[in-house]
Amino acid sequence: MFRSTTSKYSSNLIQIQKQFLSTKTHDVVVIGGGPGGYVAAIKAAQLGYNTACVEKRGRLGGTCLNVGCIPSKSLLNNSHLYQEIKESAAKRGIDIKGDVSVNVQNFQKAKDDSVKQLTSGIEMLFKKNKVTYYKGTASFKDQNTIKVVPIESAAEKEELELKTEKVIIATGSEVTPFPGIEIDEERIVSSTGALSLKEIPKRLAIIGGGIIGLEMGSVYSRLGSKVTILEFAPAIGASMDGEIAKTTQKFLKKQGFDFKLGQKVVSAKRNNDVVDIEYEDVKTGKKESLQSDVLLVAIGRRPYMQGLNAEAIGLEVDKRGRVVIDDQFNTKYPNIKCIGDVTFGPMLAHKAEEEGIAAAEFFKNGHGHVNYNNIPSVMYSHPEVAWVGKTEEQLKAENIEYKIGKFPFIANSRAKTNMDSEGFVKILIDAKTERILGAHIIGPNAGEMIAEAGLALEYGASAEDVARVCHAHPTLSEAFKEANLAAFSKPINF
Ligand SMILES: Cc1cc2nc3c(=O)[nH]c(=O)nc-3n(C[C@H](O)[C@H](O)[C@H](O)COP(=O)(O)OP(=O)(O)OC[C@H]3O[C@@H](n4cnc5c(N)ncnc54)[C@H](O)[C@@H]3O)c2cc1C
Ligand SMILES: NC(=O)c1ccc[n+]([C@@H]2O[C@H](COP(=O)([O-])OP(=O)(O)OC[C@H]3O[C@@H](n4cnc5c(N)ncnc54)[C@H](O)[C@@H]3O)[C@@H](O)[C@H]2O)c1
Repeated sequence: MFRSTTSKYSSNLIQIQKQFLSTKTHDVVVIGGGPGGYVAAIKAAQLGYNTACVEKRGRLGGTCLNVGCIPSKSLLNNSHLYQEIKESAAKRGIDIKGDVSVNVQNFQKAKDDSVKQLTSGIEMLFKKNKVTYYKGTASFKDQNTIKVVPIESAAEKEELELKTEKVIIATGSEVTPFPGIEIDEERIVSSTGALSLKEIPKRLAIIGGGIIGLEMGSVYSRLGSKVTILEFAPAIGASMDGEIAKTTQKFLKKQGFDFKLGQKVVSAKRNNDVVDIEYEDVKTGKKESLQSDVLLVAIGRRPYMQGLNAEAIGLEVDKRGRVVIDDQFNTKYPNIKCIGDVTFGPMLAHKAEEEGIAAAEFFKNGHGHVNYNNIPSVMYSHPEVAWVGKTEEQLKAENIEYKIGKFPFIANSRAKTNMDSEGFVKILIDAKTERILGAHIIGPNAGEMIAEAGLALEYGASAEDVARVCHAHPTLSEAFKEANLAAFSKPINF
């Protein structure tokens, strides 16, 4: 009797000890280590919170650093360089002796090296800012308790329980599946598979003429693939200004893209080393088919919450699966905020980052700031496409009277000198106040130049305010100044 009581007692003690050992306490726990989550965690720690971040991928940086922004930009930059060397070296007076060719293995290695450096850089930032990093899958037990199941490479081998005052959910997004089309990441790929193809396909078909379709299409078109875009809508470029989207299409067509717009894909099946695709015209119903060596499915992304056990606390989601939040990122619980791709707004890394900072600041100070009218978009094709603020279509829909200022890069001295002068800057201003409402750039380095438009928009600048700022010569940004000049007066150089 005595013995059995002791053993019951000691086993309870072990249980309690185990429970005690596996429980950690934090002020803030961030779930997800992508651009939203890792930035939120660093900011929360900088604001004095004892902060932890739980990430199940094994590497920090989320979609963006691992299978998104960063690897795609490496492939875009290096494929652009390859094309430049091949096609424009001679006209620049550079003679290449012998063949110029792509070494696919090293091309991929260059991408992997950049990703590795940047993702491990975040681990160092966590150490520097004293953010505790748990490698594992986080799930809700209750409003203040997060269970962490460690992944294989985690330091902790046992399940953990995190007791926390505050939580920031930043679990991101995943590829939207196309019903009936099975992704094998070999012949039928998502963006993730497209980033790691082992050989250059002769033919690459892409469902979706949005940002991923056009960026990945650019990579492989430059490397020699025949790219065909199958797009449901009558135009490409998702949310681009209509005129800019048309110009983008014109430039990409010149680079060899084939566009099949207003087409609905009915089926796609792998047949050994080819993919058979059937599609029909949205208006006429006319059926056609095509064969491709690789098919990329890029019809958007959707919020990701698998394994989070959000049901346990009854988190609300809308019809599109986005976590419902208020204007301070609060879910129905004021101690649980949610940011990034898993909630409302554009699915962009810099939007997630801004929200990460604002969410931490709301917790600490009761205020934070994200201006959703001023989130830039960049498509890293060549020429690049970048925009911020309103499109012409939006201004028309909102009955806002506007004036347009345009300036072509062909009249910009730096673009001419660089032998890279396709495209233009387009500024949209309020017809009466001349305040800048939108900026749309298709041209070299558009993605860098759009930052100036963002600053102008944030501070409520008029076109004249920008035009009166001295811009260095010769720079591409002079085209931005001239477009502003054109919006309220006349340009000088065109
Ligand atoms: C091919 C491609 C190219 C892109 N290029 C750009 C670009 O150039 N510029 C740009 O602004 N945006 C780009 N994006 C979009 C960008 O990647 C996303 O908007 C951004 O990553 C969103 O950040 P996030 O922190 O909300 O989510 P994510 O980056 O998706 O991070 C969420 C993280 O949470 C982790 N997680 C999820 N659930 C759990 C859980 N229960 N426990 C622990 N961890 C969990 C996931 O493993 C993931 O690492 C691109 C996307 C793709 C696919
Ligand atoms: N440079 C960048 O900032 C960058 C780069 C890549 C991805 N992203 C982000 O990742 C997200 C996903 O990108 P994406 O290109 O997959 O989505 P997207 O929303 O940009 O484009 C999807 C395209 O697919 C089309 N489409 C949808 N269903 C279709 C169907 N059944 N058949 C044919 N076409 C169909 C849509 O009309 C749209 O043009 C976007 O939100 C984007 O912002 C950003």
